[in-house]
Amino acid sequence: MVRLSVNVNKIATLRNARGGNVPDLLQAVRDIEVFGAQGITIHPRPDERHIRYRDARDLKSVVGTELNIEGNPIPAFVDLVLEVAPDQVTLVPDAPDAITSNAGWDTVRHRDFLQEVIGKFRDAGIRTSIFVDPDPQMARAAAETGTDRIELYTESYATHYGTDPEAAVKPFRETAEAAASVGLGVNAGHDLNLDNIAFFARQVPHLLEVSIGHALICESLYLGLENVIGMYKNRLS
Ligand SMILES: CC(=O)[C@@H](O)[C@H](O)COP(=O)(O)O
Ligand SMILES: NCC(=O)COP(=O)(O)O
Repeated sequence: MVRLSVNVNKIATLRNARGGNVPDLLQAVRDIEVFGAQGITIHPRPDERHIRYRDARDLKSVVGTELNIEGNPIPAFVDLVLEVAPDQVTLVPDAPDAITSNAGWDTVRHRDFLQEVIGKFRDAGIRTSIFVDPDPQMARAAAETGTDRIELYTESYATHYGTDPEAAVKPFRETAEAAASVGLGVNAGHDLNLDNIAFFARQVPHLLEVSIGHALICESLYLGLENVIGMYKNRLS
């Protein structure tokens, strides 16, 4: 079964809107794991617009499943991840002012940089994943960085799923096969939702984990967090 890692960035967005601690992120994470999540993902951005560096430190002792910290490996992020030592770190090449993650790594051009950063995390016993576009060449080249896994950047799948599901998923199937052929694990995320997740999980081989946040939290406004997590788990089983 593909593991569901719930990205809780948007719970932190709501909390920060009033400057207090409502909703309580730590309690929400405890509840989300009780509801069936198999991992928790956070993305502490440089401006701390939602997840704060302090949240990452606090969640280390709260998360009982797996903690996945995502981000661009700027020095402060690297130091935070080495301090917190999550189960997994996912490296994302997004700009500090990006409204959201919007590109995968060029694993050919940035091989040496990624090798250096990934080496630090592996030496600390942290599983590594790098965010890549659905491009088999990028997946094959990712193996030379020393990463354990890739994370397929699924925005293009979500965008085109409604008009041509087969065409939308094809590059992801090909990239997952390429990753497996060079010994890499396969994660996926970004803009996955209750409508598009089941087809993706059926069609993409070797998939180990999906991380889902924005849509899941929005869907929970109408359907309830416990119910929605159960719905995702059913679609992934
Ligand atoms: C890497 C990725 O696509 C998401 O994990 C990202 O963390 C979403 O970030 P926002 O919640 O800030 O849109
Ligand atoms: N890595 C993707 C993630 O954690 C959540 O992305 P989204 O579901 O908020 O688009």
